[in-house]
Amino acid sequence: MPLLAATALSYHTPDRTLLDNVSFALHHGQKVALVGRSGSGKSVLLQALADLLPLDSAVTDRIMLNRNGKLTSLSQIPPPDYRSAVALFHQTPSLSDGTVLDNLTAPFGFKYHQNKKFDKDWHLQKLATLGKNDNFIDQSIHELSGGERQIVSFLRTLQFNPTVALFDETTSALDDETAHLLMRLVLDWHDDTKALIWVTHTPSEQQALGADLWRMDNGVLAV
Ligand SMILES: Nc1ncnc2c1ncn2[C@@H]1O[C@H](COP(=O)(O)OP(=O)(O)OP(=O)(O)O)[C@@H](O)[C@H]1O
Repeated sequence: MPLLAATALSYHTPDRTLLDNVSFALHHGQKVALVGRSGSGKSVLLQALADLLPLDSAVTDRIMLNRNGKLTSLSQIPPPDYRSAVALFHQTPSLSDGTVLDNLTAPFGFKYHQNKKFDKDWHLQKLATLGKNDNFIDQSIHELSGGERQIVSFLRTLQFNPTVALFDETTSALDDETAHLLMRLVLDWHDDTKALIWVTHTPSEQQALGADLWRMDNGVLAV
């Protein structure tokens, strides 16, 4: 049974078809590199899977998440539960004013996470593997490079251990070394119970991730 699946998923704007009959099954442990020309609909697909498009229930019934061994349609899952299971990472993360620590702890202010405990040691250990010392956590967000901002964004979401992670060209503006460090962080999170889709224009990223290749062409997905 897949972890995340779509069956004949279509999405139209008044003048265009952006997703055309998209079907796939993403399995536990699977890693996918999603490629395709600019404008082919890769981001739209990820937004749909992350429940960020204004989809009606006829459409959200076509996206299914495996919840405790039962395939359940998106329309039947409370949005906070779905969004904590399926996380979307953007190319340009949106972070708030304040320090790295402020941003990492901010989600604990939401009702959904308020009973969870922030684990500073987990973050410091991850940061150490990325070559960042303990002072990094007290730095102002405004002092960070694009790659460092992406590190904060990854840690902020991965600390809640999503089941499916969707990466929308998250490393395209970064140098190779930073991109590979971020990939290491992702591979560290990933295991046989998780799955990921990684949108990229860089063939070497597919190899580095050991990912299957899916291709998007004009709203049509070939898996
Ligand atoms: N949320 C949205 N609502 C409506 N149309 C959108 C939305 N997001 C993107 N589009 C449009 O859908 C088409 C496909 O865009 P999309 O961003 O998915 O392409 P892409 O394959 O991710 O391209 P790139 O590789 O350049 O990022 C474009 O014409 C874009 O303008």
